Amino acid sequence: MKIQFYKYQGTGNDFVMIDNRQKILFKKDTKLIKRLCDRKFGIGADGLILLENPDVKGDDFKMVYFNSDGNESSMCGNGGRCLVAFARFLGVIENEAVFTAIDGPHKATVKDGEVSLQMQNVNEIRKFGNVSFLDTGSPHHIVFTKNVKDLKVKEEGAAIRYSDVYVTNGGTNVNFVEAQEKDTFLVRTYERGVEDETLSCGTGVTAVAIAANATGRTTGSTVKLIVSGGELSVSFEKGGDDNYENIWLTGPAEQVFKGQIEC
Ligand SMILES: N[C@@H](CCC[C@H](N)C(=O)O)C(=O)O
Repeated sequence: MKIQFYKYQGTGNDFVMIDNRQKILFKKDTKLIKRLCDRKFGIGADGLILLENPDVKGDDFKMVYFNSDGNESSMCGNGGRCLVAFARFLGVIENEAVFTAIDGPHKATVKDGEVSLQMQNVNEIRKFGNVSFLDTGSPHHIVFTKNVKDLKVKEEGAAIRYSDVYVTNGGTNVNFVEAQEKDTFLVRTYERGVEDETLSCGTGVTAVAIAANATGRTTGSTVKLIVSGGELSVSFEKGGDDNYENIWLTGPAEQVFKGQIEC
């Protein structure tokens, strides 16, 4: 059987997209999804996303996300932004979307090639000196440090992700962060489920922006994040202590190619 696929990228975080409204792909086929994401034996991507018919009345579509290891995982911010661009390409939406992902409902808007995605509210941030931990739809361990450009992110990220604190708790993504000019941070991320550094992570930079604000490293409510694959911005409203709402992740999302693959 041949499957029609589309390849998208958002600041270098890349995804295979499949229009699964006709249920052409069986969700639990971990081996197949892993092969489709393989950069040598398949299409190559950090993850695979299915656009499905909505379960929720009023939604435009449903998002189902898998990491490149073939397993369904928690929310993917860049993937969500790319899926909105894909939904627009398919004619499912125009410039606004409402959809549900594993972490709940999301709104999104498209303007001038940029997709803005509303993320879930954050109500808890754990802070320990230069380290923070929070969940923005996916779990993120954040280390504020220096010389981020020279770090061995794969090795250092894996050491934290597989440490006793996380290994029995489902793991975590790990972000290494360095303050730049005002309200701007350089971020490199090790992603769980890819088990490597990716060029960008949307839930990761969202977590970084909020942690930077919550720990007094920025006072801005719009934060610029420089990642290896480009730039993203995160805006939010601060409620009470460690409560952040109306969180929006914004950046580019584009289709890079399409094709058919034998499955
Ligand atoms: N690249 C993503 C994060 C995807 C999920 C992550 N790998 C996990 O399993 O927690 C993003 O843009 O948010």
